[in-house]
Amino acid sequence: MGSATLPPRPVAAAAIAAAAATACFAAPILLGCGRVGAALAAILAASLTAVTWPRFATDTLGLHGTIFPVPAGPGDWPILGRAAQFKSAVTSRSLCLVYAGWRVAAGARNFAVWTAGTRRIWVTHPEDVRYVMARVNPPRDVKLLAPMGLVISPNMLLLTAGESHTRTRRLLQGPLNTDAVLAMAVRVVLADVGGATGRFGAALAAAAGREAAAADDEVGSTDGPGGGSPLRFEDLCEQLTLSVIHQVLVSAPVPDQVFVDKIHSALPLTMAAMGVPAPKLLARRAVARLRAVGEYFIASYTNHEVARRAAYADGSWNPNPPKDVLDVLLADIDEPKGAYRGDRIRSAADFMLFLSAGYDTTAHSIEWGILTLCRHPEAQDRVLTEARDVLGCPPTTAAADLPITPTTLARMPILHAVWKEVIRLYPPTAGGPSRRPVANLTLPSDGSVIPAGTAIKLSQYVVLHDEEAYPDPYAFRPDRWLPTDAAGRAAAKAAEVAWAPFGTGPVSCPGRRLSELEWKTTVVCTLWGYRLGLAWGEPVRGLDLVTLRPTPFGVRVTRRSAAP
Ligand code: HEM
Repeated sequence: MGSATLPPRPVAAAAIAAAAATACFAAPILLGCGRVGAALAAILAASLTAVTWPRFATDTLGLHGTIFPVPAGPGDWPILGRAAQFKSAVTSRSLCLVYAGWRVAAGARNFAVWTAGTRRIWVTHPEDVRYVMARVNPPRDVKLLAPMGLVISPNMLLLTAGESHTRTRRLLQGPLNTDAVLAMAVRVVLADVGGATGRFGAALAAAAGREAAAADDEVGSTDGPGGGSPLRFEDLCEQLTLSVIHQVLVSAPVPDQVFVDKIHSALPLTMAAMGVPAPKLLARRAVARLRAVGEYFIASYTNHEVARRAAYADGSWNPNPPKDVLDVLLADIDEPKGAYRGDRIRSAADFMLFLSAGYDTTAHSIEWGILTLCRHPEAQDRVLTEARDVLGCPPTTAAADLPITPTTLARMPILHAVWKEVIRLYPPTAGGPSRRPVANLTLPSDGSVIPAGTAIKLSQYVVLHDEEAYPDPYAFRPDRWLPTDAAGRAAAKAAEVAWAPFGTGPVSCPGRRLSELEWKTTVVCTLWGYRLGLAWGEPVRGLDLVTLRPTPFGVRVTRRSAAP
């Protein structure tokens, strides 16, 4: 995509359209009023309209859903076809697939799309995506992200640009990634998934019990073709990841169901407040409800702060070294020259941001992992064999007692390859980060220029299915990450360059390690005791709104025999 291929500015489009309109009316006069003249005039008008109308409609009238270059779509109408395409993508919640289709139709790796009156450049060339993400500027697209801040403060530090972001990032990235915090996160998952008393572990055991009972029962169960009563993972995964991030933040379990419900409501409300596709009128109500959620979280944060300070005072808690993110925030608030400069509202805002960014994405990545393993029993066997080798425990060991730590997990390359491949196939932030350059931006792949101020989308989904970087891109092939020869190593290198589902550079995801460890611990603990299989068959589709999640699926859970 060169700068010359971008749609013209509105003034130019209006001029073209005006010229086209004049030509349409003038042609019959110039060509005479005979039948041949009329036919020629019609052809001229039609071709001019075909050329100019899509640009005029989008640039000047701001009609939505027309994209340039115009790909084939349902219906040949330049506007209605695109609008229909966009509407069906929104209602089927599969926007990422449509963007992938548009990319193919556009015949370019980078292309422009008009949505909701905004021209957005979709950058999906792996080299360009990495280049844009790695720069301090362009900053994030504030217009798109502002509603997130409405929850508590319009100025969530980690979502802003500039010096305040850098300071906050320096402050918070560390505590999220200390050995102590990561080891604690692994222990929380072990207790929940591996332990019989954990919610996740109890659900697995109960589902396996139902499966066994159904197998013994000649009549069998009517709940699913495989018998038993299939297990649904979405709530289990969300509760698990929410409890991990809550522990990491304040060393306490999630207080109650009200808290869980509130956090669940925050993301859909944010979407509604963004006004995509809800009109502004509806968004106002969403904003009010979002603020109410924010007040609830400020109160929750304040309660934790009061309790922690009381624990400091009576000596029951020593903040040195800091044991969670709250310790770091409080130390900073007490230090007049700290990163927050004593602003409690802002620290509550980041508390809320960590909560919302830190559970949903990881929960869906675990769900996609379970689904993929159900589809590929051979991958279950490989992961389990590797885990048994590395952990060196007899198969009779209870999952909760396994010596799973960040160090032992790091010695499992097959598990790592499966994790990477699942995240590649189903990137939780499928739409990808957005940016708005402060100056003209030259893309490295072909030297094309994106003008300052243009909204840019860096589509994770599209780039992670790029055919050049990932041959056979829709297939689950963990071995692409486990090269055995020189050709494989070269391919793995290209795959690695394109793999940035957590972003890269100064605003990349600080929770990547945490999320990876949660995923791996959950998978090893689950496979240690159970075999997994799909109960209701396919298709399971992706739902793409804010995060990419699978449509509901049921899993048959069968207890493994203790024999190796
Ligand atoms: C599979 C799980 C996850 C994925 C795919 C993911 C992905 C991302 C992406 C793509 C970004 C934006 C990067 C950019 O704008 O260039 C981001 C930012 C962020 N993520 Fe994650 N994330 C995940 C889990 C987590 C977890 C567990 C936490 C909490 C500890 C977290 C906290 C954050 C925060 C605070 C930011 C903003 C960073 C900043 O502004 O400097 N994420 N994440």
